[in-house]
Amino acid sequence: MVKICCIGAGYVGGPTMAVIALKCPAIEVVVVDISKPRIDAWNSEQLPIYEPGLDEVVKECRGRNLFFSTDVEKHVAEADIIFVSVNTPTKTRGLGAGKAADLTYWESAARMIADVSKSDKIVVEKSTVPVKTAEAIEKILTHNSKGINYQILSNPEFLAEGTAIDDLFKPDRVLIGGRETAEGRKAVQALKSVYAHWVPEDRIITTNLWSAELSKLAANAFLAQRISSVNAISALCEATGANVTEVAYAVGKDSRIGPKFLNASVGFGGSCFQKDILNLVYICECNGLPEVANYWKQVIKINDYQKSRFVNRVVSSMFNTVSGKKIAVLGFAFKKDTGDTRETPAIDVCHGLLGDKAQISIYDPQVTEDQIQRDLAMGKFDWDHPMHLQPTSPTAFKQVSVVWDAYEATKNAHGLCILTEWDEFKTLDYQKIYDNMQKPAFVFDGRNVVDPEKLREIGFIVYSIGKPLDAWLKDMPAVA
Ligand SMILES: NC(=O)c1ccc[n+]([C@@H]2O[C@H](COP(=O)([O-])OP(=O)(O)OC[C@H]3O[C@@H](n4cnc5c(N)ncnc54)[C@H](O)[C@@H]3O)[C@@H](O)[C@H]2O)c1
Ligand SMILES: O=c1ccn([C@@H]2O[C@H](COP(=O)(O)OP(=O)(O)O[C@H]3O[C@H](CO)[C@@H](O)[C@H](O)[C@H]3O)[C@@H](O)[C@H]2O)c(=O)[nH]1
Repeated sequence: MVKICCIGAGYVGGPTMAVIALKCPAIEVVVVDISKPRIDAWNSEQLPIYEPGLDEVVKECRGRNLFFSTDVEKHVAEADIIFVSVNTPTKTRGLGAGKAADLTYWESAARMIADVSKSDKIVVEKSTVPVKTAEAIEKILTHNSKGINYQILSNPEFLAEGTAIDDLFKPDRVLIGGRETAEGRKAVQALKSVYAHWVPEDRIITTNLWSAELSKLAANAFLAQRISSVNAISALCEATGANVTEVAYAVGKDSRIGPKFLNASVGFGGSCFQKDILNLVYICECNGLPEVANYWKQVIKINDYQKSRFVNRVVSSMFNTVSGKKIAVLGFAFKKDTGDTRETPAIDVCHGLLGDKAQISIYDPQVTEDQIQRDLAMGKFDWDHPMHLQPTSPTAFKQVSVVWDAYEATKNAHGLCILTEWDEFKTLDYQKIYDNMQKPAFVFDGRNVVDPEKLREIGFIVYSIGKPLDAWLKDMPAVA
């Protein structure tokens, strides 16, 4: 029986391995992690991450051919194929701080593999890593290889949170990069045969190692660039009376452009886009390509601009101050159908409002109060370290309350910000919300979830990203 071990039981390692176990009953899959609470949660009824469809997959295979364990060394030693899916945060100190990937966790995993292995291994990069990481990993593994043969493969993951299970069941492509040697090709075939259990052959792409590593960074940069492009246009729509939804639809109808990923928003979030673009920028700079680096940097600059533009809209519309005013925030996760808050634009928006001394009441169907308080207190990039290594949060923000109901959050509020596109926000009773808010009552829709005309009929003053402005907002400066 082929044995797979995955180091890192996170958003990628957990769902990816669960699907491999489901689709390949003859393979034993063990997911290991240094975090005991995380492994305990994977072994419980309350999985550590919320992902539609995940519970069913785990329930079917856990205890059959899917196992979760903290006994990292034992399972690494026994495995034929080792996936490494650990954190690759942005460096906060030293050379490349604020841009380069911090490979501490990857390096310690590689050293441990080298220490405990007694048989040949295929080591698969599942984490997103800088180009040429495989070369460094190879050096660590082969430095004291005791005659063991290691083949390194790059197999970046393209799943998106909230749709992870669907993405894994029907991937647009699976990408496998390997060495162009006989052993390298054999290893690529071995991994290909795992995916071939359910992925059509023409969707499994094989390349050299560096193409696979770079394709992952490039794909995320292209995706994020589309959002920054439509968000840049949203600012121009507001200035001219055009409607960004109409513009995006018309633009996306061109089959060369396509309709997906053109939703204007308060900004993109999530653990990947910013981190991976910063990483790409750093690699360009290190390779003497400052013009290319600056091109991609602009994607992040527009994203930051979009978030601060939103905060400025809120403050300037509400008579240039939100001091002491109650602002309801609906949605804190970085997108719908996940409880993940890493790099969520809600953090920046809340910081902006707190900077103007607002009282904030937050409701998100999947994010706990503890998580929100930790996020607001955390330093930049600290979120991307294993939970038990993150700094413990100091005192909670007293101006922030977290409630479990949208109506409670909006009661007596002066303004309401929609920051995540949860479906339930589309069908709230906005008349009831209006009746219970202070007047004039403001809605700032950062996700284009509500129908602005219907809300205006109720009496709200409405700002929706990239939509024609309410008469009230027309004379206000876009960026105060
Ligand atoms: N989240 C996504 O949607 C996504 C998608 C594609 C790729 N990625 C990439 O995948 C990688 C993992 O991302 P994630 O979101 O799953 O992160 P995560 O923080 O959810 O999970 C990483 C896990 O690795 C564990 N870990 C760290 N060092 C370890 C070690 N030495 N031994 C054992 N366990 C260790 C941590 O405790 C943590 O549970 C990152 O490189 C990320 O960029 C993420
Ligand atoms: O038209 C759009 C699409 C997305 N977003 C925002 O962009 C962010 C990222 O969304 P999405 O890409 O759907 O989720 P992620 O889970 O971050 O997935 C991205 O990052 C992963 C990690 O690398 C990759 O594997 C995926 O392919 C890539 O889509 C979220 O804040 C979304 O709200 C928009 O604002 N407008």
